[in-house]
Amino acid sequence: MTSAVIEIEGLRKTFRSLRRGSRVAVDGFDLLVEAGQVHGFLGPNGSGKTTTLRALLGLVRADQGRMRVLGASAPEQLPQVAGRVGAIVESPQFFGNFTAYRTLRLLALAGGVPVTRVDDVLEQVGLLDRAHERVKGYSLGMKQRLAVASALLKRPELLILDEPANGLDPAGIREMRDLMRALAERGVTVLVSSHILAEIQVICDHVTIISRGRRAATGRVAEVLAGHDRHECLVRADDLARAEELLVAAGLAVTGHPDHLVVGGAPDPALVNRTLGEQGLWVRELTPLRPDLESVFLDLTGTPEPPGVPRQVGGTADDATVGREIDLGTREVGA
Ligand SMILES: Nc1ncnc2c1ncn2[C@@H]1O[C@H](COP(=O)(O)OP(=O)(O)OP(=O)(O)O)[C@@H](O)[C@H]1O
Repeated sequence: MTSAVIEIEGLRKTFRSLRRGSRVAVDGFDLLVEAGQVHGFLGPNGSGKTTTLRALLGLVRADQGRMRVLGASAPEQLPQVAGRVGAIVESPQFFGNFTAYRTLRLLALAGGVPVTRVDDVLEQVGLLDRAHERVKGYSLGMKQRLAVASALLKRPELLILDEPANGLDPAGIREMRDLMRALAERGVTVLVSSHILAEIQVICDHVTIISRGRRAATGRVAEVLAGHDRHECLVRADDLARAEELLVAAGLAVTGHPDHLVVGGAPDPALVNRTLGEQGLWVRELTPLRPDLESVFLDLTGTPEPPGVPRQVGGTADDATVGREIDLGTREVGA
């Protein structure tokens, strides 16, 4: 029995317009999300995240590819599993004059969900004590939580959230993070798209990085990070020039900075310590530099991420290619 909750293989979607010609939004993309994961779907603006999620949910027609959600082929058999999936892909609009309670009650009635669920989901998203206030007085974070509450009404096994932390202040991001963790603890599988690297690193156990419509990396967050560990460390010593000389002579890659050195290619920092210590040069600081998702992301996508500035994917299949794909430990879809 497979534990795959979402399987996407070879997804391709091109948007065509008379004015701008054709634009490859997703170009042979693969994704595997397994049961119980909080899976981050990470990529720069315009890299194809929303298009992928919309294709998966049947909101846009894919040109090519095989997709399955909870074992049902998407989009054809989605109605069979729709009751087990909660998704927020396009920002839901709520009536500002309604309270959260009234909004959810209406949605429960419309969806054939017992109204007793309303209090449960309000509690789950931390809105119970504000449930009888009008939505127009809510902060953006509260509105996002109300959206999540609406998706939770039917007790989904899978929750798909497109950029849930978008526009939130740090406190709102923290609330969203805690909420996702709590859901995961209850056994809900979560796929969350974002271009906020630090958040994905904290929230998710697995990550798939998309760049220009293609998968650039996938695996456990820790494995993706380890795969990009350049074994660098920061070194401070009294005589930096002499330290640099000795380390280079020992075959290490050294980059000089005004008050420290960055030494690469030393899986064991003791080598640095010994090399300098043996020549009577004492190290004052030796700090291994671990990669974070931001540096991996930059490595893979080559895209510094100016917040809020959309970057367009190139117009043809040829310029929508990305250099390499690294597959770190997760099973390939269909393998
Ligand atoms: N309806 C559309 N018509 C034409 N082009 C589109 C359409 N939707 C998306 N695109 C283009 O497809 C590419 C991928 O867009 P998509 O919204 O999937 O990216 P994204 O990774 O979700 O970006 P963001 O992080 O900014 O939301 C972009 O170049 C975008 O301009």
